[in-house]
Amino acid sequence: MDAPTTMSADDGTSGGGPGGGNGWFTARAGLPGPLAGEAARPPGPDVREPAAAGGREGAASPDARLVRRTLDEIAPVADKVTSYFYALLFTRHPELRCLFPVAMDTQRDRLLRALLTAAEHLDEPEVLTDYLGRLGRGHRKYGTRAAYYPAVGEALIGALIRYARRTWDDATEAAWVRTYTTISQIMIDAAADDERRAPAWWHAEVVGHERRTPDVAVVTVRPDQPYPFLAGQYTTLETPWWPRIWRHYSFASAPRPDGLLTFHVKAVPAGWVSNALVHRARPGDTLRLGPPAGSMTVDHTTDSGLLCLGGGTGIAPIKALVEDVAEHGERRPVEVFYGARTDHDLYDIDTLLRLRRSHPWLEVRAVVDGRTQLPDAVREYGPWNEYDAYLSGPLGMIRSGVDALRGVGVPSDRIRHDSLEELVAAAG
Ligand SMILES: NC(=O)C1=CN([C@@H]2O[C@H](COP(=O)(O)OP(=O)(O)OC[C@H]3O[C@@H](n4cnc5c(N)ncnc54)[C@H](O)[C@@H]3O)[C@@H](O)[C@H]2O)C=CC1
Repeated sequence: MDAPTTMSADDGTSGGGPGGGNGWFTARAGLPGPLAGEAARPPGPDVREPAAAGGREGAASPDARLVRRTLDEIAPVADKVTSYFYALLFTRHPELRCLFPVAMDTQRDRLLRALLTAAEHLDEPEVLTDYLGRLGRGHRKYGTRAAYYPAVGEALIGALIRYARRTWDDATEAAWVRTYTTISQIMIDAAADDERRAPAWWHAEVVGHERRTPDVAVVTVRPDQPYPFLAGQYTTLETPWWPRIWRHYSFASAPRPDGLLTFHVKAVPAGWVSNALVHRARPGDTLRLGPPAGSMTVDHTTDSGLLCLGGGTGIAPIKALVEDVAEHGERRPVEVFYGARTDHDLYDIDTLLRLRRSHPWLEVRAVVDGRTQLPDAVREYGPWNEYDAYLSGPLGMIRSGVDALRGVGVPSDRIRHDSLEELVAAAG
């Protein structure tokens, strides 16, 4: 849903379905219900920026138009639709309640976002398959089963019928049934396929916990079985203290021979998981990890330079990318801009400077908030037209960073970052 930039969207959402209790989806349907408390951050499927609204509507299929009409009607009451959807789901199927976190706060808007995603891409099978496939695989860790999808679909349709009264008719209902059936089947198939290859989750023991600032910890874990991933990706993580609440964290290192994984965690106000990881987790504790996701990875088929902007703990995947380039023995230029609010917040600068000493192709520049902010700094250097750009950090930094990069001539298809949608929900 966002630009041609790279995004991920493993959000556990989904939306969808028809329902109505007519047995439509009995065979397959089901929007994946956001069966879990995952705050989004980084990203899942690479979602592309939607085309301009006018153009999209013009070329839309009849189903896509009907689905979009419903979405437009419910948009102003999204909160009510979401509440009603869960009320229906849990009333009719109390056995599904245990799949969700006790507190549903972070879960609440995920369904609507998934609906929008599905609607936006209904006519783009490739994007839809990629996005929903990722959702389907990502839902395995919640204990989602194919048999749950009809219940989710029925609740969804029930909620739509109630809140899209003005535009709801037989044709609309039929369009939603088809849409939901498609969506759920893609997710079910992707999950079944993934089951043959990978566990639904990994247990991981904390083996290192280092406080770098009062709020930031570097946490190292040992998964109970091999955990394949690529530098630049992220995972979801659940602590024993907040069951079924999952948060996204990027891998802070490229894959290591000893199989250990490292994360940079900043405790944010009211962030249950982040506070537990920074202030409570100790070596010996066991966490759970979901599958790796995200496509902010290095293309090793080219020798373009890498322009990397890392803000705060967003430096974690940037460091992994630098290690990845180093391990591939490439001598392509890598320019890292590391932004922080104060000198003290540059908690990983020593590591980056150490890497710079070993690798002549690497340049590292610290940008502490003051006269300029991180995105402005790239304008003072360059030219960047031969570089692939990678951004990681707070949402505002990504947004202004993308603007700054486009402004200095970096094409959109060479700018990569995790999904903005996920970043919005990342905290916690
Ligand atoms: N821990 C991880 O693995 C990862 C974390 N992230 C995200 O990175 C963020 C890190 O948060 P903090 O460390 O608190 O960062 P922060 O809020 O201290 O910001 C870091 C730097 O980013 C720049 N920045 C911030 N807001 C900006 C804006 N509106 N416009 C331009 N520049 C801006 C500034 O230079 C600032 O000093 C979180 O949102 C987190 O979700 C992203 C990827 C990986």
